[in-house]
Amino acid sequence: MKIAVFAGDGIGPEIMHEALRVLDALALPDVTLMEGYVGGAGYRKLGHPLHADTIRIAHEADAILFGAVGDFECDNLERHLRPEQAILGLRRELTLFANLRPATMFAGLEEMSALRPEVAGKIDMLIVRELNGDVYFGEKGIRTLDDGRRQGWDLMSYAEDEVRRIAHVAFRAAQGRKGRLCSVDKSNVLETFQLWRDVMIEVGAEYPDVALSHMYVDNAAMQLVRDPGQFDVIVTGNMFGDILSDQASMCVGSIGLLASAALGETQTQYGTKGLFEPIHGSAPDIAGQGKANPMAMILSLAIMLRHSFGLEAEAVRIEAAVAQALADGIRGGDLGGTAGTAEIGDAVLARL
Ligand SMILES: NC(=O)C1=CN([C@@H]2O[C@H](COP(=O)(O)OP(=O)(O)OC[C@H]3O[C@@H](n4cnc5c(N)ncnc54)[C@H](O)[C@@H]3O)[C@@H](O)[C@H]2O)C=CC1
Ligand SMILES: CC(C)CC(=O)C(=O)O
Ligand SMILES: [Mg+2]
Repeated sequence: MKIAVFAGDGIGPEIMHEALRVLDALALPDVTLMEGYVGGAGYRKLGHPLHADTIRIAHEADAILFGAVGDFECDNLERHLRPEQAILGLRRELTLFANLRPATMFAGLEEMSALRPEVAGKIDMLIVRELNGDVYFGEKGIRTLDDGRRQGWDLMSYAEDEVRRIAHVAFRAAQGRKGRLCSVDKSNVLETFQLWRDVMIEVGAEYPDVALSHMYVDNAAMQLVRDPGQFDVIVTGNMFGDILSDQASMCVGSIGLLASAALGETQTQYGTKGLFEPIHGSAPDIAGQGKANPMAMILSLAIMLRHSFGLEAEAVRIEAAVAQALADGIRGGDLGGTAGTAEIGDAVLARL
C-alpha cells in the first residue's frame, strides 16, 4: 500500500507527525510511505510548490495524506508559485472532483459548539463539495481598464458533465444515509448555478428514493446555524462548499476536528484513490508552537483507510479512539483546553 505523505507548511508537519504515529501503531503490513514536499516547503526545497517529482509520487501512490499548505512569506510570488497552487493542482491533476466533508457532533462536545447545545447535538451531515471547477479554476487576472482603473476578474463556470458527476456522488451518498439531499446554489443570480440546479433536478429523476431540495447559499449559511439538524447531505460548488464547511466546523466545536476526502474515479487494487486532508489550512498563527489539534488529520487518516484501502475496521478503531479522547475531556486550545499536539496524539494512541 503506497501512501504519499505531503505534510506541507505551518502546522502541516506537526499534525502529520501525529497521524503517522497512529498509522504506525496499527502495524499494517506492506505500507510504503512516499514523502513529498508541497506548498511553501516544495518551493523552498525544490523550487516549486508542486514539483514534477511530487506529481510523480502522487500518481504512483494509492492514496495521499495531505497536511496543509500556506506560507505568508510566499504571498508575493507569482500566482503559479504560491503554496495554495499545490493543493489546487493536485486536485485537478488527479481529477479528484468530489470532496466529502463530514460534520458530526462528538458526544460531550455540545457545549463547545458555537450553537446552543440542543441545536448542535443534532448535527450529522455530509457536505459534498465539487472540487475541480467553479471560480477557483476559471480564467482570472488583474487588468487595466481604458480609464486606468485596475480590475480583478475571475471566471465562474460549470459544464454540465462536471455538475452531473458530482450530483451522482451526492445522490449515492444520500442513498447510504438518510435519503435527503439539499443542493445549495445561487441560481437566483448566477447563470452557472441555474445550470447547476437544472442538472441536479435532471439527475434526481434517477434517484426517486432520495428527497432532493434546493436552497440558496445565503439562506443555507443562515440555516446552518439556525437548525443544522435539518441537513443530511448538502451538495454544492467549490467556493460555497469551501465556505460552508468551515462554518459547519464551528457548529460542531472546532475546525481542528473536520477531516475530508477528495475522490475521483480511479480505482486501485485496494479501493478508490484519493487525497485526504483536514479542511483547515496551515494556521500560521499557531504554527511551530505545538498547539495545533491533530484530530482532523488523524480522522483524515481514518477515512483514507476506509476509502482507499477498504480497511473499515481500522478506520472505525481510529474514529472511536478520537471520540473517546474527546469524551474523556481531552481538549486542545481550539476547544478551550490546554492539551498540545503531542498530548492529543498520545491520548488518541492510548485509546487505540
Ligand atoms: N487545504 C489547504 O492546504 C488550505 C490552505 N489554506 C491556507 O492556510 C493559510 C492560513 O489560512 P487561514 O485563513 O488562517 O485558515 P486556517 O484554517 O489555516 O486557520 C484559521 C484559524 O483556525 C485555526 N486552526 C486551524 N487549524 C487548526 C487546528 N488543527 N488546531 C487548532 N487551530 C486551528 C488557526 O489557528 C486560525 O486561527 C493560508 O495561506 C491559506 O491560503 C487555507 C485553507 C485550506
Ligand atoms: C487553497 C484553498 C482553496 C483551500 C481551501 O480553503 C480548502 O480547500 O478548503
Ligand atoms: Mg477552505
